[in-house]
Amino acid sequence: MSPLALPTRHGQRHPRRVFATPRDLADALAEGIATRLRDALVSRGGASLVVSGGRTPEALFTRLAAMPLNWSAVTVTLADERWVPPTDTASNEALVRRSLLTGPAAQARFVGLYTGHASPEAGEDACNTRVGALSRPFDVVLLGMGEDGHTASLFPGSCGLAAALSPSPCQAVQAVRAPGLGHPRMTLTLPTLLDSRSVLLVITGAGKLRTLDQAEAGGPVEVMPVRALLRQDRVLVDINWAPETANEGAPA
Ligand SMILES: O=C1O[C@H](COP(=O)(O)O)[C@@H](O)[C@H](O)[C@H]1O
Repeated sequence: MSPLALPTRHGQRHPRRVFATPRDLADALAEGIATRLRDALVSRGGASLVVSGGRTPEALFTRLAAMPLNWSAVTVTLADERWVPPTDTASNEALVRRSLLTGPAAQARFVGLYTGHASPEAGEDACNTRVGALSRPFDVVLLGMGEDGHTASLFPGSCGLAAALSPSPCQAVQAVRAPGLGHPRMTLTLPTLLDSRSVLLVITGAGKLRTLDQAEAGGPVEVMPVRALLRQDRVLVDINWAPETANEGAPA
């Protein structure tokens, strides 16, 4: 693990940790998240965890689910969701129910983003009410990133992106659509994601590392929305990377 760092707009550093394998990353992050949730339970009697979907966090979820803590006082919600019911294999809720909310962790309170309305636009008000009712700041927000520089469902060139990135949105969530995106989405807005005591960005593979380096090097936020996460000064983002295969190695 090597401590590298990225500068934010005001020169703060986002710490970057590099792990030898995805397994090492999953183990360390599960321990780290469990510690943060336990600290919150001791300090405030309850804890909150916002998680992303996609392929990357599944191993981490499985390890986290096995962590001993008072899950019945933990609220879990999603950073984003494809507008499909939880019975659909594309559903982030389905992933979380299958891999995180199992065993002792099944006692956690889960608040999903999918409301059953015909479209995310139609469900936006109900979802806003749901997410707006959650206690904030969150304790942990866990984010992933795509090779196109999206994070949560803040996609390059998407309809709804400007509103979702606005520093003073009136909404906790935003419906999102983009050509070629497949399912329309619901995403927590950037200020909602940043309203957290800790934010973790988890990525694997050489391609995503290149994207992260490109994002950090500068350029428009609309082209790589993850830049908005890296450039803000509200909360440090713990960046965690591991190679996907042994021959990708760690960056020099
Ligand atoms: O579409 C999504 O993509 C990102 C990254 O997913 P991954 O499969 O490349 O790990 C994810 O963080 C987000 O929650 C998801 O909806």
